Amino acid sequence: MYLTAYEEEMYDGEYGEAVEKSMKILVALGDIYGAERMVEISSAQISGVSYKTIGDAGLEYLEELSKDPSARVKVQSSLNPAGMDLDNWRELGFSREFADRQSRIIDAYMRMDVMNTCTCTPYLIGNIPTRGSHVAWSESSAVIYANSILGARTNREGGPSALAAAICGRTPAYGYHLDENRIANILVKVEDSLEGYEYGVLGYYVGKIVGDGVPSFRFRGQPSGDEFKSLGAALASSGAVALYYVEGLNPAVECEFEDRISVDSASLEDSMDELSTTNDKPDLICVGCPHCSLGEIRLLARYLRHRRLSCDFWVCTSHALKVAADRMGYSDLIVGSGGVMVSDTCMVVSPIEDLGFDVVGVDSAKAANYIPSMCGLDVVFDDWKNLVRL
Ligand SMILES: C/C(=C\C(=O)O)CCOP(=O)(O)O
Ligand code: SF4
Repeated sequence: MYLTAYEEEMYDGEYGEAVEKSMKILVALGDIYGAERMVEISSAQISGVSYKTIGDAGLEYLEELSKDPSARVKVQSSLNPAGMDLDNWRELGFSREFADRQSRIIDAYMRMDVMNTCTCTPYLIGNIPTRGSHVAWSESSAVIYANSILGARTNREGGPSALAAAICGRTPAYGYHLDENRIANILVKVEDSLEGYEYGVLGYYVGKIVGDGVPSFRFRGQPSGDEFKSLGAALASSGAVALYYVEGLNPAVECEFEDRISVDSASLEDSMDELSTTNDKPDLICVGCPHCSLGEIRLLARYLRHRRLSCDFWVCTSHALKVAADRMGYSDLIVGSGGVMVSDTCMVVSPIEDLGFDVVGVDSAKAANYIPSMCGLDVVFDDWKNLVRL
């Protein structure tokens, strides 16, 4: 693979051990995937933050790496959700032992100058790549949003490769960085108008059919940004989709359709049923997978203002948007109805299985798909308005 003189120097250790180690990871990846060169990246989004998912091995790797003064990111880099709310972990019932280890992970990333914004929707709080720019993002819902809605270019990075890319400011040019892998190859005609959580069901259904293909959607009407967030998260979790198009939204899409499918509300019914594992009443309802936008929090607050919730209720979002929701009075309305604003974490990467819950109600197809395996709990999947009425 071709390296510029500067990249060679990084590879040869002239800028320190962590840079050398990172460049070697990137070159090895490039060799595996047949990259011919590196591209400069403008930002990174790094997963592998929760102590629940990376454990002691991950913690030790990050602490060791961060001790090296050359382990400093060269581009704006932000963290995926951690395993707990960094401020309110005690109130939510997390153990001190978990909190101590989680804090050490965050400290290690901060030593490397990675922003502890801890969200899977960094594009809602200022990490917004421009169309055509190359980035190294890793949380799959953020990756698909960056590729599809923002028009940036990223592969589905793992946490360590996104961090290596951030430290070198480079990523190998293969996969979704190249035009030839960004061609739409399956047309998906959506025959009925959908709303809200139904876009997650659509993503779950289509993801299973297209695998790692590049679908192009023809909708009746234009989904909202929040609906694209749900659609993409589900597409990336039931399949391995990292890029989709929407007719009328993306400029001049190149298409070579090998297949065409039609989807209507009836075709989604089985998927809708599959996403629940029980009919029992949830003892915890969680919204915000991917993390809630301020607009979603506003709708929740308006709906809940004169209601009293009958079970625990988490609104998962970034710390930045929680602060905005506090200022708008939305948090007070949610808390007043019996809910909690939960920042920095989510229902999948936090150890909710250790907090005494058995059945989780979610409006996210991605969360419904992951909670049984990642938390070992039962799930009820429905629209959040139906869940809070249960
Ligand atoms: C559900 C997760 C990732 C994805 O779909 O990409 C969890 C990510 O967990 P990390 O703790 O950030 O690896
Ligand atoms: S909220 Fe959902 S999309 Fe975000 S990190 Fe958790 S599982 Fe991934």
